[in-house]
Amino acid sequence: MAGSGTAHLRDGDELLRVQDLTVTFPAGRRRVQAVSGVSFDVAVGETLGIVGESGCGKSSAARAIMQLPPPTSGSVRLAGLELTGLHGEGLRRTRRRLQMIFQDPISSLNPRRRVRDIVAEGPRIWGADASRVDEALHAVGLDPSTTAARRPHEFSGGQCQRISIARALALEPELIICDEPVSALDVSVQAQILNLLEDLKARYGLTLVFIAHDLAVIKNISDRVLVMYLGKTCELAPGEDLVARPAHPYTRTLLSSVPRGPLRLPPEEEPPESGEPPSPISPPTGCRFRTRCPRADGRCATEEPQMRPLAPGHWIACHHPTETPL
Ligand SMILES: Nc1ncnc2c1ncn2[C@@H]1O[C@H](COP(=O)(O)OP(=O)(O)OP(=O)(O)O)[C@@H](O)[C@H]1O
Repeated sequence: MAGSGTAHLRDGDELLRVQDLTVTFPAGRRRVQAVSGVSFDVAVGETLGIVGESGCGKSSAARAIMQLPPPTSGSVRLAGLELTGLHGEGLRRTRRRLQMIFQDPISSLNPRRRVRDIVAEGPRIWGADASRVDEALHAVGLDPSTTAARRPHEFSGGQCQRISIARALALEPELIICDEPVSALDVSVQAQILNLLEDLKARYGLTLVFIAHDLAVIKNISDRVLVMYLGKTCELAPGEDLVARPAHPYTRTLLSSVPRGPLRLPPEEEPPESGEPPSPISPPTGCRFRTRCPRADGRCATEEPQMRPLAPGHWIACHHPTETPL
């Protein structure tokens, strides 16, 4: 059902290329630097995880990729098509190819509409086959005969997230951006929704960008994981590699704070007590993590580290990476 627009692309070909993505918001006379020069790509059939603590710019980056609103600057290419600068019909046609699933499934569904109408809205706008609605509901594990005529408030949070996923699937998107899709759900339901997304990805050859603040959630579902801190990228690696050999001091801090994980930082790597992130209105010079980093020195204050390869497929933006496993 999904991915028909990428018929000319094969698994592993580049589907999404984000270059130098920058998003700022007005804050009085200054600007919040929510996303500052972020670059990455996503291959057809891949799941890219994006992780970082609250406020690091994950949602702003996701919305900028969707052009909701477009980024302040930078480039977003979908299967080679530049999305920034598209308007009117061109932008509308492209929107169908990119879908987003949000953190709060209940408030993202119109409470006055029936499930059938919610899922059918996209195909209806596009003049697509209405039988896709039933297929999409079946695909997410909902029986259309008992669910299609009901309204969102009659469902649990997990079921509402299934309806959101069906709504996205019905449009046969090439890429789905999942913005913290399980954070608002009970732990037992989280696993069900994660399993469902994995099943759908395999069945329909979906490409996913999966955003979370919890590495524990993201590491199993992602082929590669991108770590963000205060609007910048810190580290990018295959999920297993990132967990086994986290090299950026921030990634190591994130991993050691996973509640269910056995990972512990050695004392010399513990961040200083005043470990709150600085404001994105006036981020630190040089490396943005330096004010919380136990390895920071003078160079980190003056020279911004750029993403560079550390090992095959493993990239890092740090002057002093730690190459020992946790
Ligand atoms: N519309 C806006 N106007 C002003 N500032 C904003 C706006 N949207 C986001 N921000 C700010 O931009 C920064 C990045 O926010 P964003 O929501 O993208 O981060 P996030 O990593 O997705 O966080 P969370 O997990 O809490 O959603 C934050 O400092 C936030 O306060």
